[in-house]
Amino acid sequence: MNDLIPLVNKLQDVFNTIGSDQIDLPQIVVVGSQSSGKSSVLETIVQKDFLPRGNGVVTRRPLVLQLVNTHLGSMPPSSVSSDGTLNEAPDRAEFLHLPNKQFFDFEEVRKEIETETARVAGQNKAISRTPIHLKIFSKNVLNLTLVDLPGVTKIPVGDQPTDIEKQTRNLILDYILKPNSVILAVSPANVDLANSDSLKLARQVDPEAKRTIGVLTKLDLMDAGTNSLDILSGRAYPLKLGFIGVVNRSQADIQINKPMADAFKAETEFFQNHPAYRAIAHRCGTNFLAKTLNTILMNHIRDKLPDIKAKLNSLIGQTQQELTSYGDPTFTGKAHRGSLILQLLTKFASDFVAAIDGTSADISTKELCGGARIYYIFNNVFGAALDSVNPCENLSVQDIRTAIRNSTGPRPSLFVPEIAFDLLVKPQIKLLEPPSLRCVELAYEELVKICHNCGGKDLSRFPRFHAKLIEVVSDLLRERLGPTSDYVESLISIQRSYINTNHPDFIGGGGAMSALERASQKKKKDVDRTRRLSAVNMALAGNGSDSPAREENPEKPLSSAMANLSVHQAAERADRDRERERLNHVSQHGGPNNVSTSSVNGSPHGPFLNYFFGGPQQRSDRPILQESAHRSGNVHNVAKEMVMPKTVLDGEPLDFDKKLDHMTDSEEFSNLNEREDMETQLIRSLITSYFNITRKSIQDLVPKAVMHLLVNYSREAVQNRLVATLYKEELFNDLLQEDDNLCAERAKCKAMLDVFKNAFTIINEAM
Ligand SMILES: Nc1nc2c(ncn2[C@@H]2O[C@H](COP(=O)(O)OP(=O)(O)OP(=O)(O)O)[C@@H](O)[C@H]2O)c(=O)[nH]1
Repeated sequence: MNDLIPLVNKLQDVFNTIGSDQIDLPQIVVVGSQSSGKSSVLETIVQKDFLPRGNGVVTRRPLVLQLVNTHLGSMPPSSVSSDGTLNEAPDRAEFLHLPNKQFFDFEEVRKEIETETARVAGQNKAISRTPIHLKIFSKNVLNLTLVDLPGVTKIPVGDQPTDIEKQTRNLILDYILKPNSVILAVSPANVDLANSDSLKLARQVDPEAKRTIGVLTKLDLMDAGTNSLDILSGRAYPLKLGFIGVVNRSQADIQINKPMADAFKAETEFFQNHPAYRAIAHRCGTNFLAKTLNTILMNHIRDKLPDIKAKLNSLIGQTQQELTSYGDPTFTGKAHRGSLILQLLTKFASDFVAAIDGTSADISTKELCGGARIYYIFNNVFGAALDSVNPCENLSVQDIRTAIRNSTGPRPSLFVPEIAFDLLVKPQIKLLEPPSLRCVELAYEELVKICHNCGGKDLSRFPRFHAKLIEVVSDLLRERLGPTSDYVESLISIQRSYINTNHPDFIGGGGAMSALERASQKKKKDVDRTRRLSAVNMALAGNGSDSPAREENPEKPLSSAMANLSVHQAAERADRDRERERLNHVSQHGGPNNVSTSSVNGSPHGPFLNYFFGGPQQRSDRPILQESAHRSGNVHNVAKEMVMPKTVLDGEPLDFDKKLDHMTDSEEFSNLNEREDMETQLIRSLITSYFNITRKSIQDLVPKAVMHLLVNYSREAVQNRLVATLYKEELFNDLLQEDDNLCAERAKCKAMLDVFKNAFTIINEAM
């Protein structure tokens, strides 16, 4: 059973080689306030002067101290000579940071601790968390593993930061929080136990006091007539592992270099002769403390070993898995290079295809990825961008009027000319081009993104190969970007090259007219209602100029006159609308010279469209228009308005120079006459209708083109392109260069796995 402590020491050594603290090994951690006597306790246990001494803060780095008993029986067979005599080895010390050096002079050990402390924590009083590992081999020690920690300080001195107390406490807590640590709480007997920092800290992490052992130092310094019997017998402060009293060398003893053996003797005599402690002398002193600690540590290790074994087992599994994820280095042998390249390349290509198709094994449930993002671009991004285009964007009334006027050339405008519609709608269709080209770009960018995520962890081993694969696929995609964009551009040009007014979904002249008619009918109804209302109002108010109501409200005649005026205008407009309706009816259902347009061009919109745009039947319409117009004065005016400028109709004298100056005068345009207003509205609704048809087909065609020319093309070509570009013997070496960091990680992982396996074997053999 005494082998358990060397076993833990062995494990500690094994773990130290890789700096791993994944296994919480059983150890005794010495905790106490500054100058409470921690170092003195350790020195008495070791029976050597080897720790730095001085005023104030001395222990500034954790010291992990492994004590190895070299007494016969615990020594390896090599210590016994062939004639059976013991080759008694002298006591010695070894530091982990000086693996090839053995110390036989313990004064040297003290100096080395001081040098090593200063090297890491600086010359002044700062502390460091990095431990110093020291191993002491002696026939006078029991196997023990102890950690000496900096004492709890209250007031910063020297270079110490203002939060030194917090830093020290945190460092101590890091060690004693581990459930496998036994806490050796050192408190000086000449200070009230209620103020003991070590017991306060221990209670914080071990509230049931199961793994805390109390040590009372400086019992010899207590005031005369007082003693700590209550504490030592467990009555004052109950700890499961109890309290042990010790008497170390005083400062004066140290100064006169009092030998350890003498100090040991003096301590024994102190307890045996002390009236209060005489009865418990056998349970006091450093010797008893060392034995107790040895037993406690062994029991503790025995209890914790099964857990440690289980933990090691799972660590071996995890590390093995991690090592596999770095790839098997043996597979990179020369004979396998080709097949490895092919395997990785195929994996990359199939990842690319799977990401597009949405068949990847590791599909995300958190965000859209791969092909789904392309669908989102088509459906949501591109769809929304097209929908946001206003069919009459940048198309002012002036533009429409100018187009109509320009398209009639020097002739007076007879009908709304088709050429003006053509002229106006083409630039509007061009508005669909930027979102369509952006859609191609977005799909391209998405494919580039997809290819960056292909290949998985296997390829992370070979960063050059990975970069090359991405480069080849990116080149392929870039090659396809040009033709796809060109095609999409030509789709827009195709739409602009021929304005198909015979499209079955096109509203046409007839549809546009009907819409205007309906609007006009509604307006007329509103006007009639207003007229009736005002007549009723007038009747109610009376007509006499001396009406009292009129006197009461002087504004009324004006508003009434305005109402009458607008009613009159509305009535006139309504009359004209009715006459136009009648003319339409005549032209559609036969008049003396009617020729059915549907029979001429087969379009249901024919008659109306041709009525405005001029068409095969425009000549046959004209006599009807003129004949009908003669029947009514109003209609006569309307008909005249449709073929002549209003100023001529009104008979105003024309100032040619002025007119020429104001050829594009906005005021003139903004004061549209009724016919111009109607023409403008008509053109607008025709543009909107035609634009919507084109938009629909572009919305349908662009994604198809992108899929065919970019996505599906690259999806199908990727594997061949990769093989053709990269499967070349002369490239293998370069492509299979492993990442340096990864090599280092793998080596570290491998070392860790070896350590865990080694530790597992050590425990297996001991149990
Ligand atoms: N008389 C007497 N003096 C003691 C006893 N224990 C420690 N001392 C003295 O108390 C002083 C501090 O002891 P250390 O062992 O250095 O205390 P420490 O807790 O290790 O101090 P730091 O490492 O600086 O935190 C030294 O001068 C010791 O000689 C004791 O039991 N009796």
